Amino acid sequence: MITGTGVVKTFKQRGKLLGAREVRALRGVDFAIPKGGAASFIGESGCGKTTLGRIIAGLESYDEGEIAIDGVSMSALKPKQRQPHFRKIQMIHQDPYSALNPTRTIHQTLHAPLSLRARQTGRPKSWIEERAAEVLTLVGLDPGTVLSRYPHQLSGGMRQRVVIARALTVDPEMLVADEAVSMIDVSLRLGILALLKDLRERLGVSVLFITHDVATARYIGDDGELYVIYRGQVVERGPVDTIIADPVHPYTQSLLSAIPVLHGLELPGEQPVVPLESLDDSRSQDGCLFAPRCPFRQERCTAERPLLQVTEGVPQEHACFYPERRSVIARPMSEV
Ligand SMILES: Nc1ncnc2c1ncn2[C@@H]1O[C@H](COP(=O)(O)OP(=O)(O)OP(=O)(O)O)[C@@H](O)[C@H]1O
Repeated sequence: MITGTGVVKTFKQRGKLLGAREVRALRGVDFAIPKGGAASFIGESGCGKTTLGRIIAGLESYDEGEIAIDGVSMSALKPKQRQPHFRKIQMIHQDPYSALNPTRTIHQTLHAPLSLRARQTGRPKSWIEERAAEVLTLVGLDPGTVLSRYPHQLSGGMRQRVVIARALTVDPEMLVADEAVSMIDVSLRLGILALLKDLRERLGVSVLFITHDVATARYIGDDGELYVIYRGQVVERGPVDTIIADPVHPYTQSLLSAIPVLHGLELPGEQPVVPLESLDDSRSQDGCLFAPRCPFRQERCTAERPLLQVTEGVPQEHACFYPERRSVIARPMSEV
């Protein structure tokens, strides 16, 4: 189980025109991803999804809050002591082209982490070859064909499978798939998603999807949890199918209205929606972060920040003072 409590991350950015400024990438995020479970972080570009994924995988530091892996608090450990814990979480990046060393064969790529593991666990050299063939088979590749090849001799989909095979060499507990299919040919995407789903079922590895596409989030299965992130804050959280069928937060509603199966879902507000680019995240803002773009905003929304909460009659957690507004666009699941 991987949990996060009140995770805060601020980046200092330096621009030629604007000088130094702070970007609040995460503003106190809580999450819990159970062993063998599935979760998706969804939100538009710049909302903080990748930063959160990198923090979970131990690739980025955080300023405040707590990350715990199987009940062990990471803040209490020195960086070197954290390594074996974070090794349980492997990240699959969106670009399988740059993730693999072009001068190494697939055999060499898999050999390095496997020989380290063999040394750590006192396994014989023969185990390295056996395990290399095993992880390739697990990801649907034929070891006899692939081991001697270089990355450029493989398709994008095959390269991503090799990246996943390399992640499996350390027997991870969780795979963090950051837009893992966005740079792959459309015809091969479903195969990679099916593979991640299959690994979850067969190996019990949990999968965290980072995506801006709710259809991808839904693919992980109806037991998956969806985290809708807006400007560094989780604004809605709950079972993926519940949220898709009945989104509460106006931001989730606008995100879902962009997916093809939900087209025609107009937000019935009268107030103009401000584009995200015009909002300045370096300045503090009172009230709901979505208020400047929200067609339903009321006076209270600009004065007070709603936190993630459960209210009567609403099955998912939401950070909106007026969840009843959702009834305007709620749809039965059969229509989704
Ligand atoms: N290393 C960094 N240095 C400075 N700012 C950063 C850094 N990494 C991320 N940011 C900023 O933090 C914010 C969140 O970025 P992040 O990449 O986590 O968003 P995202 O939702 O994953 O976006 P995308 O879908 O485009 O990858 C953005 O404003 C981004 O510019």
